[in-house]
Amino acid sequence: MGGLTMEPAFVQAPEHRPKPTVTEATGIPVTDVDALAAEVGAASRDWGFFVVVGHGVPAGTVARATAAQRAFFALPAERKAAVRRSEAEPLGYYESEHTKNVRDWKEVFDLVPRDPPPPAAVADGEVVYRNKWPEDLPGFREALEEYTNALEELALKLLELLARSLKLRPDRLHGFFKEHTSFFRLNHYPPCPAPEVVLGVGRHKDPGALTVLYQDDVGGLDVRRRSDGEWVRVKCVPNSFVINVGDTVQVWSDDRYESAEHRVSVNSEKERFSMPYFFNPASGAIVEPLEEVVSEEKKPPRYSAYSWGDYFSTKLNGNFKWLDVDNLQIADFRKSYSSGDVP
Ligand SMILES: O=C(O)CCC(=O)C(=O)O
Ligand SMILES: [Fe+2]
Repeated sequence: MGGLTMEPAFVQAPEHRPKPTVTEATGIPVTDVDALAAEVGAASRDWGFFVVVGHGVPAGTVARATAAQRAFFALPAERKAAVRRSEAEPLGYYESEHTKNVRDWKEVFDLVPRDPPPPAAVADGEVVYRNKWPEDLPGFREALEEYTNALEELALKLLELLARSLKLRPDRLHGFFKEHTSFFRLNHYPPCPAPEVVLGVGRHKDPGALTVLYQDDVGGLDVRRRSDGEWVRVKCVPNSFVINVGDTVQVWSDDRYESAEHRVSVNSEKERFSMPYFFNPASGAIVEPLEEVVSEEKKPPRYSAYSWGDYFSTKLNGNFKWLDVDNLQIADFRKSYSSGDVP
């Protein structure tokens, strides 16, 4: 049989010979990678939010970034003002952001993970996205660059799970992120004397694909629960990241996943720090419901296609106040014939 002929050389010693019946091992676990993706899918559908642990971002990388964040916000006001953002150069420090025309109780520092190449010439009134680094703050830039590199890797892993959860090829969404327009923000919410009438960030949705947020143990991020519209607090889990899917994922998934409304409450005793990494597509990406998702639904797509770059720059309104403007929303691309069957 198969070229083999039975001969004495094959014969095992009696103690090594198999018993005629063998017990089946019941303890060996069966792991299904798709089960993890399914969990991500269910969370994205029911909440638009989930919390990840075991994410692979080294604790030292996070610790260096949070130390850099605290050191920066502890600087005297005039040193922070030295890297303040302007209309022409909207990255850097800012303490007067508004969400829906009400001022947020916070100060921020914005940067892009990779400096885009400097334009050969800047036309009058053209906005320049160049990072501003504070002087004499040793290790600040290095710590944040190390952190954003790690976060890019994590965001790509999460993107893969999201694709799997929609029954797509794991790398199906990666092409949208070559030269991505992600940006990174440091938030500082000082103690507030009137937390019952003030918010750290007013209610909003994030426009991009995924937000990967690191928060300290103070708490304050509130999500609008889909089932009853109630505002509920996201629990602080040590060494975790809070993930929320943005409007882009809502459109790709043709409303299977929800970009949930959220806000930040402040408190009178403790300052709070958080660091959102906004993972956004490339500016040339065309955003529309994915054809695989749509064909499975056997219904026309709920949104028409739009360009991420145009959409984002309109939202930024030349002023980086993207949380502020309601001038353009994904709802504007929602097709009217389907408006009756969506919440
Ligand atoms: O600080 C937080 O917990 C969330 C901040 C946020 O939602 C944002 O900056 O878009
Ligand atoms: Fe947000």
